[in-house]
Amino acid sequence: MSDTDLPVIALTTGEPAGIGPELAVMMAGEAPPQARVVAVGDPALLEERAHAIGRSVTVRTLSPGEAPPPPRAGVLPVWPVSLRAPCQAGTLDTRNAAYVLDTLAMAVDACQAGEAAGMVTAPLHKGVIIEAGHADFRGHTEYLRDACGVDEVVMMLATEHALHTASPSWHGSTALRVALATTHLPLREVSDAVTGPRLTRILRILDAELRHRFGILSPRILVCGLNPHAGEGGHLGREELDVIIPTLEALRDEGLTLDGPLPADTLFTPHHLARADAVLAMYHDQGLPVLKYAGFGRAANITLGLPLVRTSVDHGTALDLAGRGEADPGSLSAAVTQAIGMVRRGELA
Ligand SMILES: NC(=O)C1=CN([C@@H]2O[C@H](COP(=O)(O)OP(=O)(O)OC[C@H]3O[C@@H](n4cnc5c(N)ncnc54)[C@H](O)[C@@H]3O)[C@@H](O)[C@H]2O)C=CC1
Ligand SMILES: NCC(=O)COP(=O)(O)O
Repeated sequence: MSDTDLPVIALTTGEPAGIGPELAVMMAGEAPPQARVVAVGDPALLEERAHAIGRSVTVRTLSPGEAPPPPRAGVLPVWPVSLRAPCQAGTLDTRNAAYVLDTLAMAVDACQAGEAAGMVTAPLHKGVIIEAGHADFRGHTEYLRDACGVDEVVMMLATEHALHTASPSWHGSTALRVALATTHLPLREVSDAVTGPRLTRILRILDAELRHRFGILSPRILVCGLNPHAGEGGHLGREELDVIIPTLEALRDEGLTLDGPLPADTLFTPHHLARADAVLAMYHDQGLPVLKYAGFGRAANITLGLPLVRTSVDHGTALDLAGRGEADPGSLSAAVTQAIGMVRRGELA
């Protein structure tokens, strides 16, 4: 493949006061990935952040949607979006929430127009977007679901090299993939959200995308219970008996390979994980702490079920580190690598 045939990946640079802009700069300074990565953000902000962290990177402003040149270390092509207000690293400003949303809209448009093969998102700050007046904003995942007009998407975080697989006696896959049945919900709303129809939609998407985007011929998915000890036979909660078990049985009849519901405390042990292609956790903080313990800084957040490829970092805006050049760009690199793999496997399928 010649350099001009490499897929275009639109990298939204996220909350301008966070570490997203400098991560884009850091990535541009390294050996380029097998893609033409184009940042979406304010060129002057990127130049200023490169200067602040002492990186010599040439920011090359393109026209929106213009094909980026072949990748070159030290050059960062940018599809420009203007900040709405001056930005200081580490200090949020509600006036720039619209800027962040503009970068997302531009990347979605580019994917839909065929100008980009996929998008990678640097972290945004959910709170400042909500405070700016977008009361229903929950995150990229839900934003992209609505922007793409689909009913359901699945948040899955994945690391290709999980901590527990480092032992010489490990014989399973080195990857750990954790998908979520519910995403950004207050804990008290989770039980009501774990319904049969939702689990059915989520598991069908997860199974189909593991096949299509990850090349796994017959995915085995481990499903967590919601309650301690997966409900202890109904004595510690009835969601397993009333909702999860009947749903899994119906999906097995469709041909999905599902184990569970398993108690979440022991599901995440090497014995179980060795035979899993993915785990479905019932809620955010049931699954993600395990994934982040096993691979923080090397994991990517992937949205499944979209008509476009979208990956992201495994961390947030890290306002405490912004503008200092101390943030670890490992997860951004993992997110770009995952996006390239998903684009390629999608083309082959
Ligand atoms: N993909 C996205 O857009 C995500 C956005 N967020 C948002 O980020 C904001 C802040 O969230 P927090 O819970 O504080 O999590 P955070 O990930 O921003 O920070 C947690 C801790 O991890 C450290 N950290 C984060 N990224 C790092 C990196 N690349 N290198 C080294 N250290 C790093 C931070 O310094 C901090 O100590 C929230 O608004 C949250 O919703 C959180 C996760 C993902
Ligand atoms: N904990 C993951 C997270 O908050 C990322 O959310 P999203 O912005 O990718 O939807």
